[in-house]
Amino acid sequence: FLPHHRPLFLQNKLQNKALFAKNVAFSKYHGLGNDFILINNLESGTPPLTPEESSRLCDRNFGIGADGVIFASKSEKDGFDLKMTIYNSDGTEPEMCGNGIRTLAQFLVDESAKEGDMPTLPFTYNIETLAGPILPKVEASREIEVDMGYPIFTAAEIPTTLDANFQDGGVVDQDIDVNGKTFKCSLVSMGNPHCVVFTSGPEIVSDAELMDWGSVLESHPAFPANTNVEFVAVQSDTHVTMKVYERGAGPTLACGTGACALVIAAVRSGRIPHARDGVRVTLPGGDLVIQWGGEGEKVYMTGPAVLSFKGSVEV
Ligand SMILES: N[C@@H](CCC[C@H](N)C(=O)O)C(=O)O
Repeated sequence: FLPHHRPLFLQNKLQNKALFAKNVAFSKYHGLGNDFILINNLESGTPPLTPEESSRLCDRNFGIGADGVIFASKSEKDGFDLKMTIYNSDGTEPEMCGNGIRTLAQFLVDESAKEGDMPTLPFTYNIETLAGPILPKVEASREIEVDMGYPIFTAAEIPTTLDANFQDGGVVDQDIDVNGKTFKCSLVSMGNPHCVVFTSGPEIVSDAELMDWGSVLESHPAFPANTNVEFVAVQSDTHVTMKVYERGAGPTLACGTGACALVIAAVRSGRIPHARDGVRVTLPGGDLVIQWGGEGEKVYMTGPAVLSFKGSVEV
């Protein structure tokens, strides 16, 4: 017998493959092209896939392809509807994901509708995350407004080893030198860390610069937990453009927590007067609106979440 004439179970054994693979149902959603594999795990508090298995599913050549995998899991804590667990495409676990939580909310509405139990819209979920409670509200228009909680500024909590240079212990326009180039970095945590770099004019960085500079800053020693990196050009008092290099995922088409962080950084550094009426953020995949009333206030993010396709996969 040639190997391909052998019974399948023998071939699997010879290739050292598991004979009893897990079959997992999934739905693929995106928020402005920031795409996620969503898995219904509401019966359990523990994700059914390991970070390594999740990372393999995210591979765009050998898997489904995505920027991350999100599990809708059971929360063990009082007051929450559910818990979100997310793995980046490299298998690392971030504290939060803005586009991801919008796709999760839309997924929950769609799963309920499938069971004939569609919630009356607008409907708000109270979701446990590693960044605390996050509340996405699905509107009848299908836009989703998310209460993203309070931004964090203190250097120790970002976390960063850069010296604080702002009155509240934060870091605003602080220099980081990389290969002879100086970046002025403003740091904001939305539960996950963001390093915001403003360009001097309305032009945004090229894709090659995003790759070169983003990857170096992401894992710069100033950031012990690594960081997401946003390059931002201010267009007007109410409109900014950005490109993002995400921690654990590289360049993506959008980043919701990043959009919140950069609007806050733009206000704190005096580049825009305020964001209390909302600021439009143009990301490579489309627009988000970010609203922040100023120090001591919560941040709100509004944008879409769209189903791409559904299926099941053997892991
Ligand atoms: N794309 C996300 C952020 C996902 C997590 C991030 N890569 C991290 O490691 O912090 C968003 O929309 O916020």
